[in-house]
Amino acid sequence: MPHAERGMAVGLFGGSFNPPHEGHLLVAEIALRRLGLDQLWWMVTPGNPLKSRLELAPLADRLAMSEKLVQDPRIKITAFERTLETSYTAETLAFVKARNPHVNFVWVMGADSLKTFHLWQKWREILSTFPLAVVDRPGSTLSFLSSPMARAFGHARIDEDDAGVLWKKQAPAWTFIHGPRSALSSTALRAKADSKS
Ligand SMILES: Nc1ncnc2c1ncn2[C@@H]1O[C@H](COP(=O)(O)OP(=O)(O)OP(=O)(O)O)[C@@H](O)[C@H]1O
Ligand SMILES: O=C(O)c1ccc[n+]([C@@H]2O[C@H](COP(=O)([O-])O)[C@@H](O)[C@H]2O)c1
Repeated sequence: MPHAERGMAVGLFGGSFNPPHEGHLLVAEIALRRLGLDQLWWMVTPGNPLKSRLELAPLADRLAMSEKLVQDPRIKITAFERTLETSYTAETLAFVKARNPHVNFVWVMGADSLKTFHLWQKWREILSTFPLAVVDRPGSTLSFLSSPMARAFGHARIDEDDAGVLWKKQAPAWTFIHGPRSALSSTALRAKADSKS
């Protein structure tokens, strides 16, 4: 697990990164800037519990590709969930918080994940423990209004103009960040690679 100093604001950005792409990088940079973060942990998951692992590249490959793509020293690439032997974010977050009680964490994800967030294990607990930042993605712009999570926790959404203080907020608190968008996806990149081979 990366090291963070007491009092820092740290974004946690989990993903399959199968493969990583510029869209991920855009989310990471938007989160660092708009949320006023000191660091962002790019957490390569052993496997999303809601996705098939049939097409999933080995963790070591996804880690190596992420390291090649990311140049910003504030972004820390890690796969520590492998040693926790869990793919469930709620378990990861409980562990991270117990190890870093004086660090301010924010969970960061793209808007497509907001649509299915209510299917995650202990999603209400996650939201009641950690502030959450959602970054817009083509095809999912209205998820901040229509998703089951947004409906259930609409009262906890803060204006994106206040995104810079989200890390200080008592959970539940979340925001939806608009800005430059990328239409890139790992699925499209895998399909392109398959068509060439
Ligand atoms: N172009 C993008 N714009 C905004 N968020 C994105 C974008 N691509 C990925 N994300 C977000 O990054 C995180 C990791 O995504 P993931 O690694 O699953 O990439 P993906 O492109 O969505 O992959 P796949 O197509 O295999 O589902 C998720 O929170 C996802 O919402
Ligand atoms: O904990 C869950 O139930 C859960 C369900 C779906 C996704 N996640 C996490 O969400 C992050 C994004 O996953 P992905 O595949 O969309 O890149 C990654 O860290 C996953 O482990 C977590």
